[in-house]
Parts: sequence; C-alpha cells; structure tokens
Amino acid sequence: MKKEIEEEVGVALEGVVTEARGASYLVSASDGKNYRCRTIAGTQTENIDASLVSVGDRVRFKESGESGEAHPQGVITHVGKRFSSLERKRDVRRNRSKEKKQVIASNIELLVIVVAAFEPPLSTRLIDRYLVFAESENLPVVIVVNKMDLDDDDEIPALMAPYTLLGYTVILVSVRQKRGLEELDQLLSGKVSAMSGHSGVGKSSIINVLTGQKRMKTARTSYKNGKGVHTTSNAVMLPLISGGYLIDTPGIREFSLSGISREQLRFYFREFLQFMPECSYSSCSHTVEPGCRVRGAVEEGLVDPDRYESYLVLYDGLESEQ
Ligand SMILES: Nc1nc2c(ncn2[C@@H]2O[C@H](COP(=O)(O)OP(=O)(O)OP(=O)(O)O)[C@@H](O)[C@H]2O)c(=O)[nH]1
Ligand SMILES: [Zn+2]
Repeated sequence: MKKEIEEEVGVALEGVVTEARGASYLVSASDGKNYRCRTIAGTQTENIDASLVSVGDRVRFKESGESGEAHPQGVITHVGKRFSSLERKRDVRRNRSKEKKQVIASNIELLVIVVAAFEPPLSTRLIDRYLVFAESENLPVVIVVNKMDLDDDDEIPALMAPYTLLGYTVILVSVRQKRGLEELDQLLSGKVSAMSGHSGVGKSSIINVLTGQKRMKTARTSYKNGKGVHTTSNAVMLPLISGGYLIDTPGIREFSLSGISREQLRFYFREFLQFMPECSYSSCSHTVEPGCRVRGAVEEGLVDPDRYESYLVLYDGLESEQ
C-alpha cells in the first residue's frame, strides 16, 4: 500500500497543518506554498489513540496532482510526534468507551491568556483558573491584560504584581493606545502560541495587529447564535508578521478543568510547592487540616490570600479521586 502511494504521487514534502476543515487540511509547506491535503488509509502517525491530524501537526505529504482548486492538492503520508497537544475535554460520564483523544491543536509552545482591565472587569479568579489549566498542561504561559486605557484609577498594576512575583510574564496592553504590543510581539516571535480569553477582551483586535490581517469577527458572532459552528469550532493557525504562528480557536477559549482532580489541584499553585512538604499530613488538602503549613503561609503573608481563595473556590468545584 505504502509503495503504491509513493509511486502514484510526486516528491515528498514537509509542512505544518495550519487549518483543519472536516477531512481537508491546509498545509503550509517548506517550499513556501500552501497545499490542500487529505489523509488516506495508509497515512501513518506517531500519535496513538488520538485524532489523526490537527492544526499544528508537522506532516510529510506528497503532491497528488489533482487540480481545479485554489491550492495545489496533496496527500498526507506521515504525521509527526506531537510534543504537546490541547484536547477537547469531554463529559466523562458520556465517554466510557475508549474513544480517541480529540486534539484541537498540537505542538503549542506558549499559551497566551487575554483578559481586559475593564469591559469586562478583570477577575483574578478567572486568571487563576487559566493558570491552573496552563500548569496542568505544562504549558508556558503569558498573561495579557488588554484595555489598559480604561484603567483610570491605576488599579491594574497592583492587582497583577503577585503574578509577576510568582514568575509569570504579565504584559499590559492597550490596542487602542498601541501600548505593550511590541513587547507581546517579541515574545511570540518565532513560536507557535495559542490564544485564549473571554469574549470581548480584545483578542481579535490583538490578532489583527500581530498578523497584519483583518480577522473576521462574524464567525465568532455567529457561533454564539448557534450558526456557522463549522467555521468557528476549528482551530486556525495565523502567521505572525514577526514569524511564528498564533492559534485562534474557540475550543481552547472555553477549556475546562474537568480532567483535574482535587488531589492534583495543589500542584498547580506553584507558590504552595515549597510549603507543602511541611504540612502535618502528607495528603494535606490545605483546606481544614491542623498543622497545614500552606495556610500558615497565607496567614504570615507569604502566600497571597486572594490566590489561596482561588484555590478554595476551584477545589470546591472539582471532584475527588476517591
Ligand atoms: N478601550 C479599549 N477597547 C478595546 C481595546 N481593544 C479592543 N477593544 C474593543 O473591545 C471590543 C471587543 O474587542 P474584540 O477584539 O472583538 O474582542 P474579542 O476578544 O475578539 O471578542 P470575541 O470575538 O467576542 O471573542 C471591541 O469593541 C474593541 O474595539 C483596547 O485596548 N481598549
Ligand atoms: Zn497543608
């Protein structure tokens, strides 16, 4: 079968999948062209029990010679090993069978969390939730606070200071005032990043600046109305002016913490780690146990009380392993 493919089609090419639409994939190839590719029964993969192809995948393919489309056509012969993947979280109760992991995007190097200073108001609870997700996926993360022009009382820098102290990169941005965008651009340059954030925080506005393109807002709007789902539920990888790619997908925006247990949560608050070994109980949940060093650290001002409050809120919302 494999031999047959090799004989039928042209030279082997390599590329990155930048768009997935049904069974059709747009591949940005090393020869500088874009190819519209499909898979075949003989397509090989190094990723077991997961979607065959996703945006961000590095693939080998061959030109198939079919014409009549906007792009030259190709056949994907091999999907490279993913070093990271974002999966669509499913309802555990409805997924008892051994279903394949649904991969939204692969090989992401950086997660960009976007929040707004105002409109909608900044919620540290939400930021902590995003950070837990990023830590659980082992993804480097940057927090972008957009709409800084609306921070009239200059409250945001103080609110964000604890995150900088924890080692997270925080970039204060205003698309309106063209502030902070160069710093963000430099950080994303040459990398594959995925952007996430609630509706209205200014993701499209930021993407437009960094890609130099006008990204259509209509697709997202219609998503909310339940229309045009096929265009919005797919990830798209947009080339950045300064090199690298930004992955934009509603699937990542609405990610959930459903795969995380109460027992795992404590490891995703990085400031707890140094205190946890000193808790009286080795399995301490840092909620009610006597002799809890994490709570001690909160009382002594060594751990930010607002971050600890986020831990309690998230803990309440998660299920126990037992
Ligand atoms: N004041 C202010 N408004 C901004 C800024 N950036 C974007 N906006 C406005 O915020 C609104 C939402 O911006 P979008 O870029 O569409 O936000 P989005 O995150 O892509 O929203 P969805 O498409 O719903 O996910 C628009 O009216 C923008 O003009 C900014 O820096 N300052
Ligand atoms: Zn404890």
